[in-house]
Amino acid sequence: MIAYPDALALLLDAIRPLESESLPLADAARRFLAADLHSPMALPSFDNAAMDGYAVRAHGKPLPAGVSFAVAAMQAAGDTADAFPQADACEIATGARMPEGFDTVVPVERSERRDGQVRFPAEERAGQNVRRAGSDIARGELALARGRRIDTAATMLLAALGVAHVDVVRRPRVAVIATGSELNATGPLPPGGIHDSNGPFLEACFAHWGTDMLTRTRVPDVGDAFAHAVGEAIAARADLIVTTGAVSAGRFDFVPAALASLGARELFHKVAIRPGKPLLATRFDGGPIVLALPGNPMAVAVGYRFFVAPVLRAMAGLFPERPTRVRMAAPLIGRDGLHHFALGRLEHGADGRQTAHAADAQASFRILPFATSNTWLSASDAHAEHADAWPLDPVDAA
Ligand SMILES: Nc1nc2c(c(=O)[nH]1)N[C@H]1C(S)=C(S)[C@@H](COP(=O)(O)OP(=O)(O)OC[C@H]3O[C@@H](n4cnc5c(N)ncnc54)[C@H](O)[C@@H]3O)O[C@H]1N2
Ligand code: MOO
Repeated sequence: MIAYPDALALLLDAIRPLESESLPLADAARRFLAADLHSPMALPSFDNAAMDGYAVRAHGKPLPAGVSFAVAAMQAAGDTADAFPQADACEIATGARMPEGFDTVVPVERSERRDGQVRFPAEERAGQNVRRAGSDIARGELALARGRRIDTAATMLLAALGVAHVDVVRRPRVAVIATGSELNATGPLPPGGIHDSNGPFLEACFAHWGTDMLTRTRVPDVGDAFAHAVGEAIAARADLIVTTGAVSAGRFDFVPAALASLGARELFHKVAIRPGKPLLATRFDGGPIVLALPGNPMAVAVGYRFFVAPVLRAMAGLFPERPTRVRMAAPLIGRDGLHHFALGRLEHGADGRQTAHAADAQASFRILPFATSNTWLSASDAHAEHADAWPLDPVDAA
């Protein structure tokens, strides 16, 4: 049986970053930048006032308390005048361009205005309250690095830089196929039936990550519905097909044989992990990667978090995720030779250090511990005093 790091390496070796496309900024939200973006302009692009008040020429020397000036000009935000050679003081608004030669702004609250004169009762520092051109970002400076998600902060920066279109990685095309004759949608269940939770879970995961969801289908364990669904996904040029169930050792576990008969080449089947051991990874030449996850809900959760998410990262051109090393409140118990994944909570101990508590009574069919945890934990040691912690959702990973 293949070890988890080796399985992951084989899988990632089969992935290339997806092509890029140029999108209007608003449509690029939540996408990944395809290339480093260097600033096309300086921000601010001109020296401007940081306060409403009076611009004066201090020439590098403090303004003594009690000094007064004639106010001979007014500069509002958006005004275009760049020099008032006759004026010693200029009324100025926040964001307004500093007229040439003016180097200091005294806020209106620290001034006394009488007719055409302004007086500053206290001493004022030379050069204060001026926002220099390029002091946020210089022209040509790296603004956002390749692989950066266009989050709201990135959108603010790009908008300020006047970037209209961005080169982003196209979204992966994904299909989900849940197998199982026992599966039903919401509503009353027939005897022996269960609600399909893996399909909606994966659909939500892919929506949250940001994929182009081609189809989500539910197929019984008999007949050719599975082969048909795989064929449709290939025809729709899926990059990734994720299936759940029918991948272990039972009579109805038809997925490995069905994929092989469709021409998929096996990368690995069965990984030394728990839960999720029967996982199968295959690929179609010139076509999609198929990750066939075992049907138990926590095998699907682990399969998404530790196999699918690394694939999504690689497709986006991101580096592999790095977990945080944490101390366990009590040793995480696993089985020798298996890499184990567990749910838990990260809490700050009395000493201020972060400590992980594994959730009670975890089992691969139990969903409640997933819904009450705030972290994934992993360890390859059967009696782990320390573990790797991973954000519950890969979207939250650095
Ligand atoms: N003799 C063996 N039996 C089992 C083995 C084994 O190695 N030898 N492995 C166990 C492990 S570990 C897992 S995990 C499961 C995986 O089995 P399959 O991938 O074949 O999955 P199914 O049998 O189809 O389903 C397992 C379980 O999950 C429920 N399920 C399936 N799909 C969904 C869905 N969409 N939503 C909610 N729940 C689902 C299904 O009803 C079963 O209870 O096999 C063990 N057995
Ligand atoms: O994937 Mo199975 O637990 O290991 O349920």
